[in-house]
Amino acid sequence: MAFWLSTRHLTLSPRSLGALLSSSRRHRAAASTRTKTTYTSPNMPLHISDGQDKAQIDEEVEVLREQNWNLERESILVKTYHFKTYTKVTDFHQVVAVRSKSKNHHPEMITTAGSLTVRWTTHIPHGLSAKDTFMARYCDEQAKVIGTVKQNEAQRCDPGSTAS
Ligand SMILES: C[C@H](O)[C@H](O)[C@H]1CNC2=NC(N)=NC(=O)C2=N1
Repeated sequence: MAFWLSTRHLTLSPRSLGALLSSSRRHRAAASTRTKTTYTSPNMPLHISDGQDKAQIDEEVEVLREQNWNLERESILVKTYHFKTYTKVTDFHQVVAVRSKSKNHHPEMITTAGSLTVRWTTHIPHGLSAKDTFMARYCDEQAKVIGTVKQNEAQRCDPGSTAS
C-alpha cells in the first residue's frame, strides 16, 4: 500500500514528514481494525515505548521491514536468519548475546540446526524502543559478516546429515 513507502528517498521538511508519518499510522490503525489482523501485518500500528522519539522509531522500523524484519503484536521485531552450518548458527547466537549483555537489552533467541530466530522488544516502558531498533540493525550487520544463506540452502537436521 502507498502509505508503507520508504521516506528515505523523499525530501521532506520535518513538519511534513511528521504529518506523513502520523497519517501513515492512522491508515495502518484503520486497516488493522478493518482486517482484524493480529500478527505480522504491514498495516499494524506500532506500539512505541513512552519517552521515545516516535517518528524516529517509526522510520527505523520501516527501514527494518525492508530488511525482512516483521512485527508481532505491534511491539516485537522478529526475524529468522538461515546459515549453512550449525557452527555459524551458534557463532551468531554468541555474538548477539555478548552485545546484548553490554547493552543490557536481551533478545529472545530460538536456534535450530540451520537457523536462528531473534525477537526484540522493550518490557518497561512496554513497546519498541531505540534499543530494539539498534540491536536489530546490529543483528543484520553481524549476520552479514558470518554469512547467511537462503532457507533451502541451510543446515538441516535430517537423519544422516552431519551438522558442522
Ligand atoms: C532492569 C533491566 O534494565 C531491564 O529489566 C532490562 C533488561 N533486559 C531487557 N531486555 C529487553 N529485551 N527488554 C527490556 O525491556 C529489558 N530490560
